[in-house]
Amino acid sequence: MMNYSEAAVRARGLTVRRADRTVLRGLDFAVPPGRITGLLGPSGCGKSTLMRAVVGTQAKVTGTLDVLGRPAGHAALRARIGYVTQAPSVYDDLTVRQNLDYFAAVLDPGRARRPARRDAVVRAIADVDLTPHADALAGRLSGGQRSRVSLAVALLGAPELLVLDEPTVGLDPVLRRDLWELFHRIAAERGTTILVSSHVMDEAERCHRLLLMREGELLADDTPDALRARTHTETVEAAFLHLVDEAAALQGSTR
Ligand SMILES: Nc1ncnc2c1ncn2[C@@H]1O[C@H](COP(=O)(O)OP(=O)(O)OP(=O)(O)O)[C@@H](O)[C@H]1O
Repeated sequence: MMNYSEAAVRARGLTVRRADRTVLRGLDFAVPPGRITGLLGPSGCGKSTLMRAVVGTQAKVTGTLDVLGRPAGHAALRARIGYVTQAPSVYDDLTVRQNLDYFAAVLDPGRARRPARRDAVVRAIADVDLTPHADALAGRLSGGQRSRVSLAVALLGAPELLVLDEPTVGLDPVLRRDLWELFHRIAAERGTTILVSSHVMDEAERCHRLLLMREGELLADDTPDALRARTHTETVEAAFLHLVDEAAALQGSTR
């Protein structure tokens, strides 16, 4: 088990209520630094809610949730976390560069910061391989390219933790593969911690570590290899189904 002080994110008894329902139920997990942790589970299991709790935008959070050594939501964490929601937050009537210029000015305002902002924008556009499209209107880009603009915005402040909510949804296999390669590059070259959600189980194989969720509960917090070995299965998808059956059997026997 990981040392508490080493974890980029550490949850103990994390519980979230939305409206009148408990949507996360007493989760305990740790996200290791500089690695890619996949948050996987079916639609509606609570992945977005967990991510919102980590970035500090979710109400009615109880239990302990520490992020980069501070309680989630702490003001000092804002500049240290990049968050990409499911809906790309991109202005269609601005070019890629103008979008990035705008967000850079919000993040790092002031005339004196202009040269630093310009460098940060050029770097973020290059990071996501959009340099040839820097002057294209965002509204004219493909779905995959628009997702990469959102990712570039999140990379602007060189965050230590990147939280990506289903970044590959709706993308074709080639674009999905390219994005995953980019995530690995960011983690390996910069030591950035990445927490990325997906409901596509084959993406689990691309993660260093996995949090498998179902109906607001955590089924597993492990590496893909350990999960497969423990459940005697060939794929993470089969391991997930095995754990679902196991949990159902346990519930049946305690009734
Ligand atoms: N604004 C809200 N008010 C009340 N309940 C909500 C609200 N938003 C989501 N929920 C409920 O919380 C639960 C978890 O939703 P969440 O969006 O976190 O799941 P998810 O795993 O991210 O799903 P998806 O993969 O479809 O995005 C769901 O049962 C959902 O119906």
